[in-house]
Amino acid sequence: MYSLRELEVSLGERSYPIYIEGGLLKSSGILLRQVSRTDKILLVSNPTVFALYGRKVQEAMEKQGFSVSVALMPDGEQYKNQEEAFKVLDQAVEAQLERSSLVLALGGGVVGDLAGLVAALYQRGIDYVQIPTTLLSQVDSSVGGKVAINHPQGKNLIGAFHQPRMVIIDYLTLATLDKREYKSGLAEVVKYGIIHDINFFDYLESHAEAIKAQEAGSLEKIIYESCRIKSEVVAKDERETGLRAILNLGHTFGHSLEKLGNYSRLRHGEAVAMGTIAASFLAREKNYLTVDELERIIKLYRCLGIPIRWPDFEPPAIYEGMLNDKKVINHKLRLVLPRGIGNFVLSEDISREELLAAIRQAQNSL
Ligand SMILES: NC(=O)c1ccc[n+]([C@@H]2O[C@H](COP(=O)([O-])OP(=O)(O)OC[C@H]3O[C@@H](n4cnc5c(N)ncnc54)[C@H](O)[C@@H]3O)[C@@H](O)[C@H]2O)c1
Ligand SMILES: O=C(O)C(=O)C[C@@H](O)[C@H](O)[C@H](O)COP(=O)(O)O
Ligand SMILES: [Zn+2]
Repeated sequence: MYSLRELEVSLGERSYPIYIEGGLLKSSGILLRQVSRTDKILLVSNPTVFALYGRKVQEAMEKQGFSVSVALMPDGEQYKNQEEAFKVLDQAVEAQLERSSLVLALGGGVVGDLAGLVAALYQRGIDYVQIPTTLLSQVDSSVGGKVAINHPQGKNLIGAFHQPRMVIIDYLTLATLDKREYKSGLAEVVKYGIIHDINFFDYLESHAEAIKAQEAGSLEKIIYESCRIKSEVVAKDERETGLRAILNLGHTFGHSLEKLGNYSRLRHGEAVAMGTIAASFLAREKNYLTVDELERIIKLYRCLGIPIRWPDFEPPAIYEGMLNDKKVINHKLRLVLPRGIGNFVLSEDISREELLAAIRQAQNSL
């Protein structure tokens, strides 16, 4: 009934496939056999996801002769931290993982980011495979090899670039996902349209109802196109020396909002959507966007039901948080802004006053 779609992240000897298909979990053991050098796997997940899909994945692995140990981290962004990462590392030691063993991340972006970092650290780096189960992780976090944990001072401050060996996407898992989480994932989907692909933006506008209803055809389309765009960008600039910064649209504001909300008030995608609104106001101020384009962007978030109303955190506190951004050079912020729809500009000349004004505009005008 569903057909298998395949993409490649082309990075020379570190290239890897992305497989997308409804119902793919049951074939995950067979797929993993393509990349595994030994039989030992550490499956990292959380209790919520493991209760839903853990047994199915474990059985698929064991059928192929893998021996599976399980490490569960608590559910929530606030646990993407040093303490939990080291607990999982302890479990890797206890399971006597070898250099040739494999970490399997089953869950959303929180599990994927932390498990990927564990794989990057254990014995100086072992292989891992991503099985993302949220929309956000299927369209973004499972691809590209950014792995990290948060620090009390800022998002993803402790991390590495460590590419997975394979990404296995079964979008039927989204049937059990909370609507709020689904919409959070849509925010990263909209990002690709704004910064890179006007045709994709048009598609999102004209299929908003089908997307909101999670119709299989539109799910497959938005996941495939998002992974395609992200793969192309990562293949050109793996370590974010230039182009890859476009994937950070809205994140400089968004990460600060997530931190001020103690990593629990806002979902990542919600913060990114709010950040993109501020970036769009700024782009309008600088004449990179017309009024019509700005309105189209705001309307698309609304049509998809993505919340964009900002929390009333103090603008100076938001600004302070933005200074932890990884794009900062010599204490100066650099920001990705939309340039029309489907294009971008990396702006280096934005003053503190301009940023505070954009934050106030986003807080007061929606
Ligand atoms: N590495 C990257 O390139 C990258 C890109 C984007 C985001 N991220 C990171 O990803 C994280 C956000 O990921 P997320 O939005 O997936 O959040 P998440 O991992 O917290 O998952 C959201 C919630 O959904 C639950 N869940 C997961 N799959 C489910 C399913 N199929 N059915 C029911 N419930 C399910 C989880 O247990 C959790 O409660 C953030 O930490 C963000 O920084 C990383
Ligand atoms: O893959 C990337 O590059 C991204 O920036 C994707 C973002 O959606 C993601 O949230 C990423 O984790 C942010 O990275 P950071 O370097 O700003 O921590
Ligand atoms: Zn993001």
